[in-house]
Amino acid sequence: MTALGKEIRMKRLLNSNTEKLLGVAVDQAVARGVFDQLMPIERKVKEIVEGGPESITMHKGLVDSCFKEHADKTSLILKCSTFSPWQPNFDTWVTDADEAIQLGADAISMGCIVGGDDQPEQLRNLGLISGQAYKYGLPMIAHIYPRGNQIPKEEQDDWKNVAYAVRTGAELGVDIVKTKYTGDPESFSKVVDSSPAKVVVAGGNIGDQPRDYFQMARDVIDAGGTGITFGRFVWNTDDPTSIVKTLKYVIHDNATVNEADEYYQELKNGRL
Ligand SMILES: O=C(CO)COP(=O)(O)O
Repeated sequence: MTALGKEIRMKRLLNSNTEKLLGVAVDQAVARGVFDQLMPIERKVKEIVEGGPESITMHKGLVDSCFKEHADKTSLILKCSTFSPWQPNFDTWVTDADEAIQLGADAISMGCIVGGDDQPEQLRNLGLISGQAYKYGLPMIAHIYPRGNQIPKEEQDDWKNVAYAVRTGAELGVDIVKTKYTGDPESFSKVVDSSPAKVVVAGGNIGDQPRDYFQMARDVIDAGGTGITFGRFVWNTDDPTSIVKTLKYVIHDNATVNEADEYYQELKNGRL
């Protein structure tokens, strides 16, 4: 029956028409520090939800104050691990699937950095929690990146390293693997092809031009990816509602980057 539970929750997670995912993550204060734009977090989450994402990823302590009132509008991915500003390449457990079930989560996620000295421990954690997810019928998501200390910085974007990360997640029981974009749809389609799991991308920090992120979302869909789970690009702006609506237009309505740009300007200027 756990396969049935997972199937049902997966339907809540993905857009029912396109089966794509537009997720937003607000789990980063613990990992990266307290950005001005993450305060007050209740208001920020409300603005994000108004845009209509399929899911929102957060830590357990925010569920009561930030997710509960939106539970009928979007789905909850409970983040079960975190890195920190002082140890950016090691994700440690902070909760598990039991608590996710208690909190009404639709899915769980765990971070995992491959290519470093502590890869064995992080893979062990991912394998263990994906087993818990399977037991409870929870979709399992991994935020998995090839940025361990054994991989030179200039090789961390290589599609083969990204594909290694994604494939590793899939082989350890992850349903949706979130990783970094490789910079062009050709190489990213090889990443997608390397994994039996669904592949989505994080936004990262590629600048402050919305168009670049609309392009990334467009490319990921064109390359066969399942969508995005963006963090900073969405919440680190004054108007996350318009950003989310525009990303929806790209991911679910197949808008081109030019169409998305125009739509975003119209939304921001209050003309839509
Ligand atoms: O999922 C994410 C963080 O958990 C994505 O974050 P960024 O888009 O800021 O890279």
